[in-house]
Amino acid sequence: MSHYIVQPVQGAAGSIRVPGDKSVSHRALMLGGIADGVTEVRGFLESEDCLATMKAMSALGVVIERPGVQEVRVRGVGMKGLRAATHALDMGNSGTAMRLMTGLLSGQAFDSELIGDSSLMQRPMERAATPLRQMGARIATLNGRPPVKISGGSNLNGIRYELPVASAQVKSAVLLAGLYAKGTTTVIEPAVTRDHTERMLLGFGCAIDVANGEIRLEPPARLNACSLEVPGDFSSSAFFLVAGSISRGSGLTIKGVGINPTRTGMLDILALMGADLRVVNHRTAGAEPVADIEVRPAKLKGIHVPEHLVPLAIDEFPALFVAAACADGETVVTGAEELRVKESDRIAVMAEGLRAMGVDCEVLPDGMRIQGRPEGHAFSGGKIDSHGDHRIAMSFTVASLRSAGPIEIADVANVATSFPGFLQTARSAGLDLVERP
Ligand SMILES: O=C(O)C1=C[C@@H](OP(=O)(O)O)[C@@H](O)[C@H](O)C1
Ligand SMILES: C=C(OP(=O)(O)O)C(=O)O
Repeated sequence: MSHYIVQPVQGAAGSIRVPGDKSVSHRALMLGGIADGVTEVRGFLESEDCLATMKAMSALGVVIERPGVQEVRVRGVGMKGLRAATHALDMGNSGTAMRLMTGLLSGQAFDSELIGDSSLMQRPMERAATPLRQMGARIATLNGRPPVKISGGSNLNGIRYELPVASAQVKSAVLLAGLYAKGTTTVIEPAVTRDHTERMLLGFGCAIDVANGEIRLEPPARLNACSLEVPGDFSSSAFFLVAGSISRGSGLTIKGVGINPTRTGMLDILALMGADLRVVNHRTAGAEPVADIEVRPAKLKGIHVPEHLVPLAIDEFPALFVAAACADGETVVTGAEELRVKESDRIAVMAEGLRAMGVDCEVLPDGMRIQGRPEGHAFSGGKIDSHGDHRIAMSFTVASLRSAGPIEIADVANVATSFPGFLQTARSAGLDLVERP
Protein backbone atom coordinates (compact mmCIF):
# COMPACT_ATOMS: atom_id res chain seq x y z
CA MET A 1 0.00 0.00 0.00
CA SER A 2 1.65 3.27 -1.04
CA HIS A 3 2.33 6.12 1.39
CA TYR A 4 3.18 9.78 1.18
CA ILE A 5 5.91 11.02 3.49
CA VAL A 6 5.47 14.77 3.81
CA GLN A 7 8.05 16.97 5.54
CA PRO A 8 7.06 20.23 7.20
CA VAL A 9 7.68 23.29 5.04
CA GLN A 10 6.70 26.90 5.56
CA GLY A 11 6.03 28.44 2.22
CA ALA A 12 3.90 27.55 -0.75
CA ALA A 13 4.61 29.70 -3.77
CA GLY A 14 4.64 29.71 -7.55
CA SER A 15 2.37 29.25 -10.48
CA ILE A 16 0.75 25.91 -11.19
CA ARG A 17 -1.86 24.25 -13.39
CA VAL A 18 -4.18 21.48 -12.31
CA PRO A 19 -5.39 18.72 -14.64
CA GLY A 20 -8.75 18.70 -16.42
CA ASP A 21 -12.11 18.58 -14.72
CA LYS A 22 -13.26 15.09 -13.76
CA SER A 23 -17.00 15.78 -13.99
CA VAL A 24 -16.68 17.37 -17.43
CA SER A 25 -14.35 14.63 -18.73
CA HIS A 26 -16.78 11.81 -17.80
CA ARG A 27 -19.67 13.63 -19.44
CA ALA A 28 -17.69 14.39 -22.62
CA LEU A 29 -17.11 10.66 -23.16
CA MET A 30 -20.73 9.71 -22.52
CA LEU A 31 -22.40 12.44 -24.59
CA GLY A 32 -19.72 12.24 -27.30
CA GLY A 33 -20.33 8.50 -27.47
CA ILE A 34 -24.04 8.83 -28.28
CA ALA A 35 -23.74 11.89 -30.52
CA ASP A 36 -23.72 11.82 -34.30
CA GLY A 37 -20.22 12.64 -35.53
CA VAL A 38 -16.80 13.10 -33.99
CA THR A 39 -16.38 14.94 -30.68
CA GLU A 40 -12.89 16.35 -30.14
CA VAL A 41 -11.98 16.87 -26.49
CA ARG A 42 -8.99 18.91 -25.31
CA GLY A 43 -7.76 19.17 -21.73
CA PHE A 44 -9.24 15.73 -20.96
CA LEU A 45 -8.44 14.38 -17.48
CA GLU A 46 -6.30 11.27 -17.99
CA SER A 47 -7.07 9.91 -14.51
CA GLU A 48 -8.06 6.38 -13.53
CA ASP A 49 -11.74 7.34 -13.05
CA CYS A 50 -12.07 8.89 -16.50
CA LEU A 51 -10.05 6.11 -18.15
CA ALA A 52 -12.54 3.63 -16.62
CA THR A 53 -15.38 5.56 -18.27
CA MET A 54 -13.45 5.56 -21.53
CA LYS A 55 -13.04 1.77 -21.33
CA ALA A 56 -16.74 1.35 -20.57
CA MET A 57 -17.81 3.48 -23.55
CA SER A 58 -15.38 1.52 -25.76
CA ALA A 59 -16.87 -1.76 -24.50
CA LEU A 60 -20.27 -0.40 -25.60
CA GLY A 61 -18.96 0.00 -29.14
CA VAL A 62 -17.69 3.59 -29.24
CA VAL A 63 -14.32 4.09 -30.93
CA ILE A 64 -12.27 6.49 -28.82
CA GLU A 65 -8.85 7.67 -29.96
CA ARG A 66 -6.18 9.57 -28.05
CA PRO A 67 -4.45 11.71 -30.66
CA GLY A 68 -2.30 13.62 -28.16
CA VAL A 69 -1.70 14.35 -24.51
CA GLN A 70 -5.03 15.19 -22.80
CA GLU A 71 -6.73 14.86 -26.16
CA VAL A 72 -9.56 12.50 -26.93
CA ARG A 73 -11.48 11.90 -30.15
CA VAL A 74 -14.85 10.23 -29.58
CA ARG A 75 -16.39 8.70 -32.70
CA GLY A 76 -20.05 8.94 -31.72
CA VAL A 77 -22.33 6.08 -32.71
CA GLY A 78 -25.58 8.03 -32.41
CA MET A 79 -28.24 7.74 -29.73
CA LYS A 80 -29.27 4.23 -30.85
CA GLY A 81 -25.79 3.02 -31.80
CA LEU A 82 -24.45 1.59 -28.52
CA ARG A 83 -24.26 -2.22 -28.38
CA ALA A 84 -24.14 -4.67 -25.48
CA ALA A 85 -20.80 -5.07 -23.72
CA THR A 86 -19.53 -8.64 -23.40
CA HIS A 87 -18.74 -8.17 -19.69
CA ALA A 88 -19.70 -6.14 -16.64
CA LEU A 89 -18.51 -2.53 -16.94
CA ASP A 90 -16.00 -1.63 -14.22
CA MET A 91 -16.45 2.02 -13.24
CA GLY A 92 -13.43 1.96 -10.90
CA ASN A 93 -13.71 4.39 -7.97
CA SER A 94 -16.26 6.77 -9.43
CA GLY A 95 -19.78 7.29 -8.15
CA THR A 96 -20.34 9.82 -10.92
CA ALA A 97 -19.50 7.35 -13.65
CA MET A 98 -21.66 4.61 -12.19
CA ARG A 99 -24.74 6.75 -11.59
CA LEU A 100 -24.57 8.57 -14.92
CA MET A 101 -24.01 5.32 -16.79
CA THR A 102 -27.04 3.83 -15.00
CA GLY A 103 -29.13 6.63 -16.52
CA LEU A 104 -27.60 6.28 -19.97
CA LEU A 105 -27.93 2.49 -20.04
CA SER A 106 -31.56 2.55 -18.84
CA GLY A 107 -32.53 3.79 -22.29
CA GLN A 108 -30.74 1.09 -24.28
CA ALA A 109 -32.13 -2.01 -25.97
CA PHE A 110 -29.64 -4.35 -24.25
CA ASP A 111 -28.81 -5.50 -20.71
CA SER A 112 -25.84 -4.08 -18.79
CA GLU A 113 -24.10 -4.60 -15.48
CA LEU A 114 -21.99 -2.03 -13.59
CA ILE A 115 -19.37 -2.86 -10.99
CA GLY A 116 -16.55 -0.92 -9.32
CA ASP A 117 -13.71 -1.06 -6.81
CA SER A 118 -14.19 -1.94 -3.14
CA SER A 119 -15.17 1.66 -2.24
CA LEU A 120 -17.66 2.06 -5.08
CA MET A 121 -19.24 -1.34 -4.36
CA GLN A 122 -20.30 0.09 -0.96
CA ARG A 123 -21.91 3.29 -2.25
CA PRO A 124 -25.68 3.90 -2.45
CA MET A 125 -27.17 3.41 -5.92
CA GLU A 126 -30.90 3.48 -5.17
CA ARG A 127 -30.82 7.28 -5.26
CA ALA A 128 -30.34 6.96 -9.04
CA ALA A 129 -32.28 3.72 -9.55
CA THR A 130 -35.47 5.00 -7.86
CA PRO A 131 -36.32 7.85 -10.29
CA LEU A 132 -35.13 5.78 -13.25
CA ARG A 133 -37.60 3.03 -12.29
CA GLN A 134 -40.32 5.69 -12.15
CA MET A 135 -39.43 6.40 -15.78
CA GLY A 136 -39.94 2.72 -16.61
CA ALA A 137 -36.38 1.42 -16.32
CA ARG A 138 -35.73 -2.04 -14.92
CA ILE A 139 -32.79 -1.86 -12.53
CA ALA A 140 -31.61 -4.19 -9.78
CA THR A 141 -29.11 -3.31 -7.05
CA LEU A 142 -27.76 -5.54 -4.30
CA ASN A 143 -29.20 -4.13 -1.05
CA GLY A 144 -29.08 -0.71 -2.65
CA ARG A 145 -25.46 -1.07 -3.74
CA PRO A 146 -23.63 -2.27 -6.86
CA PRO A 147 -23.58 -4.41 -8.87
CA VAL A 148 -26.21 -2.42 -10.76
CA LYS A 149 -28.01 -4.58 -13.30
CA ILE A 150 -29.98 -2.76 -15.97
CA SER A 151 -32.39 -4.66 -18.20
CA GLY A 152 -32.62 -3.35 -21.73
CA GLY A 153 -35.61 -2.74 -23.92
CA SER A 154 -37.69 -0.67 -21.48
CA ASN A 155 -39.87 2.09 -22.85
CA LEU A 156 -39.04 5.14 -20.76
CA ASN A 157 -41.41 7.99 -20.06
CA GLY A 158 -40.45 11.49 -19.00
CA ILE A 159 -41.16 12.26 -15.34
CA ARG A 160 -41.24 15.27 -13.09
CA TYR A 161 -38.82 14.41 -10.31
CA GLU A 162 -38.07 16.33 -7.16
CA LEU A 163 -34.60 15.33 -5.99
CA PRO A 164 -34.68 14.27 -2.32
CA VAL A 165 -30.94 15.07 -2.03
CA ALA A 166 -29.02 17.82 -3.76
CA SER A 167 -27.10 15.55 -6.14
CA ALA A 168 -25.78 16.42 -9.57
CA GLN A 169 -25.17 12.75 -10.18
CA VAL A 170 -28.83 11.80 -9.67
CA LYS A 171 -29.99 14.83 -11.66
CA SER A 172 -27.67 13.84 -14.50
CA ALA A 173 -28.72 10.17 -14.43
CA VAL A 174 -32.36 11.23 -14.85
CA LEU A 175 -31.50 13.69 -17.64
CA LEU A 176 -29.47 11.07 -19.53
CA ALA A 177 -32.39 8.63 -19.31
CA GLY A 178 -34.64 11.52 -20.34
CA LEU A 179 -32.82 11.63 -23.68
CA TYR A 180 -34.45 8.26 -24.40
CA ALA A 181 -37.85 8.92 -22.82
CA LYS A 182 -41.20 9.79 -24.33
CA GLY A 183 -42.20 13.31 -23.32
CA THR A 184 -40.58 15.94 -21.17
CA THR A 185 -38.31 15.08 -18.25
CA THR A 186 -38.23 17.65 -15.45
CA VAL A 187 -35.87 17.60 -12.49
CA ILE A 188 -36.37 19.90 -9.51
CA GLU A 189 -33.36 20.56 -7.31
CA PRO A 190 -33.63 21.31 -3.57
CA ALA A 191 -30.43 23.35 -3.92
CA VAL A 192 -28.25 24.31 -6.85
CA THR A 193 -25.80 21.55 -7.83
CA ARG A 194 -23.15 21.42 -10.53
CA ASP A 195 -24.70 21.97 -13.95
CA HIS A 196 -22.09 20.52 -16.33
CA THR A 197 -24.62 18.07 -17.82
CA GLU A 198 -27.06 20.84 -18.68
CA ARG A 199 -24.37 23.04 -20.21
CA MET A 200 -22.91 20.18 -22.23
CA LEU A 201 -26.29 18.92 -23.46
CA LEU A 202 -27.00 22.42 -24.80
CA GLY A 203 -23.67 22.31 -26.61
CA PHE A 204 -24.68 19.00 -28.22
CA GLY A 205 -27.87 20.66 -29.49
CA CYS A 206 -30.36 19.25 -26.97
CA ALA A 207 -33.31 21.44 -25.97
CA ILE A 208 -32.92 21.97 -22.25
CA ASP A 209 -34.43 24.74 -20.25
CA VAL A 210 -33.39 25.82 -16.75
CA ALA A 211 -35.48 28.20 -14.62
CA ASN A 212 -36.24 28.54 -10.91
CA GLY A 213 -34.49 25.33 -9.90
CA GLU A 214 -36.32 23.29 -12.57
CA ILE A 215 -34.50 21.61 -15.43
CA ARG A 216 -36.69 20.58 -18.36
CA LEU A 217 -35.39 18.36 -21.12
CA GLU A 218 -37.17 17.56 -24.38
CA PRO A 219 -35.92 14.29 -25.87
CA PRO A 220 -33.90 15.13 -28.99
CA ALA A 221 -33.92 13.16 -32.24
CA ARG A 222 -30.13 13.26 -32.16
CA LEU A 223 -27.16 14.88 -30.45
CA ASN A 224 -24.64 16.69 -32.63
CA ALA A 225 -20.94 16.11 -31.98
CA CYS A 226 -18.95 19.18 -31.00
CA SER A 227 -15.53 20.32 -29.84
CA LEU A 228 -15.01 20.51 -26.10
CA GLU A 229 -12.32 22.13 -24.01
CA VAL A 230 -12.14 20.81 -20.45
CA PRO A 231 -11.19 23.44 -17.86
CA GLY A 232 -8.79 22.74 -14.99
CA ASP A 233 -10.63 20.97 -12.16
CA PHE A 234 -11.66 23.44 -9.46
CA SER A 235 -11.74 20.54 -6.97
CA SER A 236 -8.07 19.82 -7.69
CA SER A 237 -7.24 23.49 -7.22
CA ALA A 238 -8.85 23.44 -3.74
CA PHE A 239 -5.78 21.88 -2.10
CA PHE A 240 -3.66 24.75 -3.39
CA LEU A 241 -6.18 27.41 -2.40
CA VAL A 242 -5.79 26.12 1.15
CA ALA A 243 -2.01 25.74 0.80
CA GLY A 244 -1.65 29.34 -0.37
CA SER A 245 -3.89 30.60 2.43
CA ILE A 246 -2.28 28.80 5.39
CA SER A 247 1.37 29.02 4.33
CA ARG A 248 3.88 31.80 4.87
CA GLY A 249 5.02 31.85 1.25
CA SER A 250 4.61 34.60 -1.28
CA GLY A 251 1.40 33.16 -2.69
CA LEU A 252 0.25 30.81 -5.41
CA THR A 253 -1.38 31.27 -8.79
CA ILE A 254 -3.47 28.44 -10.18
CA LYS A 255 -3.98 28.89 -13.89
CA GLY A 256 -6.84 27.85 -16.14
CA VAL A 257 -9.29 26.70 -13.46
CA GLY A 258 -12.98 26.10 -14.16
CA ILE A 259 -14.97 28.63 -12.15
CA ASN A 260 -18.49 27.47 -12.97
CA PRO A 261 -20.48 29.12 -10.14
CA THR A 262 -22.07 25.75 -9.29
CA ARG A 263 -18.59 24.56 -8.31
CA THR A 264 -16.94 27.49 -6.56
CA GLY A 265 -18.64 27.52 -3.16
CA MET A 266 -15.16 27.07 -1.68
CA LEU A 267 -14.15 30.55 -2.92
CA ASP A 268 -17.09 32.04 -1.03
CA ILE A 269 -16.36 29.98 2.07
CA LEU A 270 -12.66 30.93 2.08
CA ALA A 271 -13.58 34.59 1.50
CA LEU A 272 -15.89 34.48 4.55
CA MET A 273 -12.94 33.04 6.50
CA GLY A 274 -10.83 36.03 5.48
CA ALA A 275 -8.76 34.46 2.68
CA ASP A 276 -6.88 36.69 0.24
CA LEU A 277 -8.10 35.48 -3.16
CA ARG A 278 -8.21 37.11 -6.56
CA VAL A 279 -9.94 35.62 -9.58
CA VAL A 280 -8.34 37.12 -12.68
CA ASN A 281 -8.04 36.65 -16.43
CA HIS A 282 -11.62 35.50 -16.94
CA ARG A 283 -12.30 33.56 -20.14
CA THR A 284 -14.36 30.59 -21.31
CA ALA A 285 -13.64 27.02 -22.31
CA GLY A 286 -16.65 26.21 -24.46
CA ALA A 287 -19.66 26.28 -22.17
CA GLU A 288 -17.61 26.63 -18.98
CA PRO A 289 -16.12 29.81 -17.44
CA VAL A 290 -12.39 29.69 -16.64
CA ALA A 291 -9.98 31.98 -14.80
CA ASP A 292 -6.67 32.11 -12.95
CA ILE A 293 -6.90 32.21 -9.18
CA GLU A 294 -4.31 34.03 -7.06
CA VAL A 295 -4.11 33.21 -3.38
CA ARG A 296 -1.92 34.82 -0.74
CA PRO A 297 -1.35 33.92 2.92
CA ALA A 298 -4.03 35.30 5.22
CA LYS A 299 -5.16 35.13 8.81
CA LEU A 300 -8.19 32.87 8.51
CA LYS A 301 -11.04 33.03 11.00
CA GLY A 302 -13.49 30.32 11.97
CA ILE A 303 -17.05 30.57 10.60
CA HIS A 304 -20.29 28.61 10.48
CA VAL A 305 -20.29 27.60 6.82
CA PRO A 306 -23.62 28.73 5.27
CA GLU A 307 -25.54 25.58 4.37
CA HIS A 308 -26.53 26.81 0.93
CA LEU A 309 -22.83 26.73 -0.02
CA VAL A 310 -22.42 23.07 0.94
CA PRO A 311 -23.52 21.49 -2.40
CA LEU A 312 -21.41 24.08 -4.25
CA ALA A 313 -18.29 22.93 -2.39
CA ILE A 314 -19.14 19.31 -1.68
CA ASP A 315 -15.80 17.79 -2.74
CA GLU A 316 -13.75 20.53 -1.11
CA PHE A 317 -14.59 19.82 2.55
CA PRO A 318 -11.56 17.65 3.30
CA ALA A 319 -9.32 20.55 2.23
CA LEU A 320 -11.55 23.04 4.00
CA PHE A 321 -11.27 21.12 7.29
CA VAL A 322 -7.48 21.54 7.06
CA ALA A 323 -7.95 25.29 6.56
CA ALA A 324 -10.36 25.39 9.53
CA ALA A 325 -7.74 23.78 11.78
CA CYS A 326 -5.48 26.79 11.05
CA ALA A 327 -8.17 29.44 11.53
CA ASP A 328 -8.77 31.64 14.54
CA GLY A 329 -11.72 30.25 16.51
CA GLU A 330 -14.28 27.59 15.74
CA THR A 331 -15.44 26.48 12.31
CA VAL A 332 -18.76 24.65 12.10
CA VAL A 333 -19.96 22.68 9.09
CA THR A 334 -23.55 21.41 9.09
CA GLY A 335 -25.92 20.17 6.39
CA ALA A 336 -23.12 18.12 4.85
CA GLU A 337 -24.27 14.55 5.58
CA GLU A 338 -23.59 13.71 1.90
CA LEU A 339 -19.90 13.64 2.88
CA ARG A 340 -20.59 10.31 4.54
CA VAL A 341 -21.31 8.54 1.24
CA LYS A 342 -18.34 9.65 -0.84
CA GLU A 343 -15.25 7.53 -1.58
CA SER A 344 -15.00 7.24 2.21
CA ASP A 345 -17.04 8.67 5.08
CA ARG A 346 -15.27 12.02 4.77
CA ILE A 347 -16.56 13.28 8.12
CA ALA A 348 -15.32 10.28 10.10
CA VAL A 349 -12.06 9.85 8.19
CA MET A 350 -11.11 13.53 8.33
CA ALA A 351 -11.91 13.69 12.06
CA GLU A 352 -9.72 10.63 12.66
CA GLY A 353 -6.83 12.23 10.77
CA LEU A 354 -7.21 15.66 12.37
CA ARG A 355 -7.24 14.11 15.84
CA ALA A 356 -4.17 12.03 15.03
CA MET A 357 -2.41 15.37 14.47
CA GLY A 358 -3.66 16.97 17.67
CA VAL A 359 -6.58 18.97 16.29
CA ASP A 360 -9.58 19.43 18.57
CA CYS A 361 -12.69 18.53 16.57
CA GLU A 362 -16.16 17.16 17.19
CA VAL A 363 -18.00 14.95 14.74
CA LEU A 364 -21.60 15.99 14.02
CA PRO A 365 -24.10 13.76 12.20
CA ASP A 366 -24.00 16.16 9.25
CA GLY A 367 -20.65 17.86 9.59
CA MET A 368 -17.93 18.84 12.02
CA ARG A 369 -16.88 21.41 14.59
CA ILE A 370 -13.19 22.29 14.46
CA GLN A 371 -11.21 24.44 16.90
CA GLY A 372 -8.50 26.21 14.95
CA ARG A 373 -4.97 27.11 16.04
CA PRO A 374 -4.07 30.30 14.21
CA GLU A 375 -0.57 30.73 15.62
CA GLY A 376 2.42 28.46 15.09
CA HIS A 377 1.90 24.82 14.33
CA ALA A 378 -1.72 23.81 13.87
CA PHE A 379 -0.74 20.15 13.43
CA SER A 380 1.65 17.92 15.36
CA GLY A 381 2.48 15.69 12.39
CA GLY A 382 1.89 11.97 12.64
CA LYS A 383 0.34 9.05 10.84
CA ILE A 384 -2.82 9.40 8.80
CA ASP A 385 -4.87 6.74 7.05
CA SER A 386 -6.61 8.13 3.96
CA HIS A 387 -8.84 5.02 3.78
CA GLY A 388 -8.11 4.99 0.07
CA ASP A 389 -9.82 8.35 -0.48
CA HIS A 390 -7.93 10.58 -2.92
CA ARG A 391 -9.22 13.87 -1.52
CA ILE A 392 -8.33 12.92 2.07
CA ALA A 393 -4.79 11.97 1.01
CA MET A 394 -4.21 15.23 -0.86
CA SER A 395 -5.77 17.39 1.87
CA PHE A 396 -3.39 16.12 4.54
CA THR A 397 -0.32 16.83 2.41
CA VAL A 398 -1.25 20.53 2.66
CA ALA A 399 -1.26 20.32 6.47
CA SER A 400 2.55 20.05 6.22
CA LEU A 401 2.61 23.84 5.75
CA ARG A 402 1.62 24.25 9.40
CA SER A 403 2.93 21.02 10.92
CA ALA A 404 5.53 20.55 13.67
CA GLY A 405 6.62 17.15 12.38
CA PRO A 406 6.49 14.94 9.29
CA ILE A 407 3.15 13.54 8.14
CA GLU A 408 2.89 9.99 6.86
CA ILE A 409 -0.27 9.37 4.82
CA ALA A 410 -1.18 5.76 4.10
CA ASP A 411 -3.15 4.35 1.17
CA VAL A 412 -2.63 7.09 -1.39
CA ALA A 413 -2.73 5.20 -4.70
CA ASN A 414 -6.25 6.52 -5.32
CA VAL A 415 -4.89 10.03 -5.86
CA ALA A 416 -4.49 8.80 -9.46
CA THR A 417 -8.29 8.56 -9.77
CA SER A 418 -8.62 12.34 -9.93
CA PHE A 419 -5.20 14.02 -9.97
CA PRO A 420 -2.47 12.35 -12.00
CA GLY A 421 0.79 14.22 -11.39
CA PHE A 422 -0.28 15.50 -7.97
CA LEU A 423 3.14 14.76 -6.47
CA GLN A 424 4.98 16.86 -9.06
CA THR A 425 2.44 19.69 -8.92
CA ALA A 426 2.55 19.78 -5.11
CA ARG A 427 6.36 19.84 -5.18
CA SER A 428 6.39 22.68 -7.67
CA ALA A 429 4.15 24.60 -5.26
CA GLY A 430 6.74 24.11 -2.51
CA LEU A 431 5.57 20.98 -0.65
CA ASP A 432 8.18 18.39 0.30
CA LEU A 433 6.68 14.98 -0.30
CA VAL A 434 7.69 11.57 -1.62
CA GLU A 435 5.66 8.47 -2.35
CA ARG A 436 6.86 5.16 -0.93
CA PRO A 437 5.45 1.72 -1.70
O1 LIG B 1 -21.98 15.07 -10.98
C1 LIG B 1 -20.78 15.04 -10.68
O2 LIG B 1 -19.88 15.02 -11.55
C2 LIG B 1 -20.40 15.01 -9.25
C3 LIG B 1 -21.34 15.29 -8.30
C4 LIG B 1 -21.08 15.26 -6.85
O3 LIG B 1 -21.67 14.11 -6.30
P1 LIG B 1 -23.22 14.05 -5.80
O4 LIG B 1 -24.09 14.26 -6.95
O5 LIG B 1 -23.37 12.67 -5.24
O6 LIG B 1 -23.32 15.12 -4.76
C5 LIG B 1 -19.58 15.25 -6.54
O7 LIG B 1 -19.36 14.87 -5.21
C6 LIG B 1 -18.82 14.34 -7.45
O8 LIG B 1 -17.44 14.38 -7.19
C7 LIG B 1 -19.01 14.71 -8.89
C1 LIG C 1 -17.06 12.30 -4.69
C2 LIG C 1 -16.20 12.27 -5.71
O1 LIG C 1 -16.38 11.57 -6.87
P1 LIG C 1 -17.37 10.38 -7.23
O2 LIG C 1 -18.66 10.57 -6.50
O3 LIG C 1 -17.51 10.43 -8.72
O4 LIG C 1 -16.69 9.10 -6.82
C3 LIG C 1 -14.95 13.06 -5.67
O5 LIG C 1 -14.23 13.08 -6.68
O6 LIG C 1 -14.65 13.70 -4.63
